[in-house]
Amino acid sequence: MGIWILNGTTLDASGQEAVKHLFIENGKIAQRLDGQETPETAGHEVIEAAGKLVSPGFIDMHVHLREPGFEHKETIASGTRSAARGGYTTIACMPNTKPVIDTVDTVKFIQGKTETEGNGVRVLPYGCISKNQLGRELTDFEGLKDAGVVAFTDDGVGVQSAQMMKDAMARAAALGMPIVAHCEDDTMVKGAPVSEGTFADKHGLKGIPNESEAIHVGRDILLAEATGVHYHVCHVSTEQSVRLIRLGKQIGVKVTAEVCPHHLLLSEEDIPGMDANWKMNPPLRSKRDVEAVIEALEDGTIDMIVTDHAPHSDEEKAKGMQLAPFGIVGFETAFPLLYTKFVATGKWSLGFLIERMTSVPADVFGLPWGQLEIGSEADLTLIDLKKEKEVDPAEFLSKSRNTPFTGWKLKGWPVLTMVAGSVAWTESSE
Ligand SMILES: NC(=O)N[C@@H](CC(=O)O)C(=O)O
Ligand SMILES: [Zn+2]
Ligand SMILES: [Zn+2]
Repeated sequence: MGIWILNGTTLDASGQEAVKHLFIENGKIAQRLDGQETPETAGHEVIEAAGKLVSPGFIDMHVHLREPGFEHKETIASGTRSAARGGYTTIACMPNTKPVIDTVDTVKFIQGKTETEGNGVRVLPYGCISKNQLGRELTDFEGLKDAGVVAFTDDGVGVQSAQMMKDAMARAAALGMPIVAHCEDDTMVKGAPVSEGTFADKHGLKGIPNESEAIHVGRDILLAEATGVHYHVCHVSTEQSVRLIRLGKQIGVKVTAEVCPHHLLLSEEDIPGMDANWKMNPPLRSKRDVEAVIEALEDGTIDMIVTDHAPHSDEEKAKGMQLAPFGIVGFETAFPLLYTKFVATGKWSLGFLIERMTSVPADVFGLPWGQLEIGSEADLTLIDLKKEKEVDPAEFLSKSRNTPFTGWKLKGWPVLTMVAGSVAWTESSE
């Protein structure tokens, strides 16, 4: 038995919308018929998708699932459910767990849990660059690669030593693996909870300067040039980083980059008060930085959109702006936020947004997903672009509710998520 998805709206390579019927067999897209044709559905399951967008499943290359070690914030089970509800079919999980993902055994643990509790969502573990993420000694890159990590990163902290980063890049380049970098110079941050700027000034807080990020970006582009590695910059938030990445691309360095919805939508001036749901790393920056990252995404300097889904418990966030941990959840609001604020307003085409959440991350990391061609894995998301709803953290499937977007009225909510032809989540099953 196969599955027919009938009358859904799909986008072609040039972003044109067309009504199609998709037939899924053995987990793959087996046929695509034009909307005028009448498929033979007898004996098959039918999903009616009239009025819905059928998008390739979203791919999120930057997420925190918190297991092992921080199961009160999130688990592989809750995180993948939350991801599926957001329309994500493939997610790459960061290694800042407890223990960190710096051994083959921990990689195997993530893979095993995903198999049994991952709700069908594809979870790609990252391996650490340094043992325990301490920046002192490199991990076993060969072993971690063989175990199946997607790339190397110490996300959560910056690699402070330039020489260690260069050594890491040389090893990764030899293995054909990317280095993915959280860019932050610790000597410039010193306990500041928010960006330098009007909010920090008003509340008498220390500010995180833009250069603390951009100095690593610049350093690492030079090191990537020297080593030939594929260097990917995490959560770009500043105008200065954008300028350096643009230059890196111009001179032929293999540098790619990601941006998060919150850095595209919010500036430090929007922070309403001492509410730690507005505290994340990198912090919300100035309006000028927001404009720069938007422009960089539009001109291709920044390649893709990721959530940096970073769940923390209510208790942890209640510690206040200075003491609460950095991070906000992202899966369940990413697409409606971006669709409502950039596509429904006419600034971006729908195809532009979808590509940055599907085919672009797949191309950049050499993954076989992110499109709906005949023969591709049936990883897809049905989205009701007209459905309007307020963001209500109480209904998140994530274990955590730390979002600054509470109460935002948004359009474009996923209604069904399928991975390899199996339904991972549907609105109707909630
Ligand atoms: N982004 C965040 O604010 N927090 C992340 C760490 C990280 O992505 O650097 C976390 O693990 O909580
Ligand atoms: Zn980070
Ligand atoms: Zn992160």
